[in-house]
Amino acid sequence: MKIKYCGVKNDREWKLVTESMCDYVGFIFTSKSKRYVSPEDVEKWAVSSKKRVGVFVNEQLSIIEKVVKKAKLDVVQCHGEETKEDLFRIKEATGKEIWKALPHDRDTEENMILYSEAVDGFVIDAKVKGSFGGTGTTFDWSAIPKYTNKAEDLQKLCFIAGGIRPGNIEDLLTYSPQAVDISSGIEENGKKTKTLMRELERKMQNEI
Ligand SMILES: O=C(O)c1ccccc1NCC(=O)[C@H](O)[C@H](O)COP(=O)(O)O
Repeated sequence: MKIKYCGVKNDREWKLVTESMCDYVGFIFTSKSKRYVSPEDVEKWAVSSKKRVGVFVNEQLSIIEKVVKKAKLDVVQCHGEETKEDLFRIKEATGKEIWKALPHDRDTEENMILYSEAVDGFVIDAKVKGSFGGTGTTFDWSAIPKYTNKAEDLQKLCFIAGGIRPGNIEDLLTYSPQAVDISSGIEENGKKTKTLMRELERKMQNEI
């Protein structure tokens, strides 16, 4: 199972994730987020074995292009209302892997099909009015198998996101997600902690 830790904001958190079991590290490039980080900071953290994911919300293509280069990103995660055509343009301009975040809703599977030509993966997140992501809210996990099956049919990666934390990871694992994306659940008072990462990883290792 792949792990993404998202919303790294400073040197201390960067060090923690590099010492963790995660495969991907996410950086939030929308200034509306409390987890916003500048591309200049991310550029400083370039050396590691972790894949680097930039999270954008309805961002201009020219800005995405600049940030991808500066922050040395491997993946562009679009977490807003981007269209399939927007994603094609981002792919063509950056040459990077593209992931589309989709809220868990009645039409999520249809949207997976719609976006599938343009993307390499999906992040299925909880739908929270007035927020795009990083809310710490879970959705009805009984829907996970249908998302995983659909992603497998489409030969895409499928991350499950939204409110995953040490207290519920064992329950989540019973739904056999391919990959998990975690932000608030490894934070205490808005700061990533080593204790929560280790607790989560210990529980995941017992199950893997
Ligand atoms: O994390 C944010 O602040 C954020 C803000 C705006 C758009 C996306 C954002 N996060 C994207 C992620 O990939 C999070 O890891 C995902 O939403 C899960 O977050 P959480 O429920 O806090 O674990």
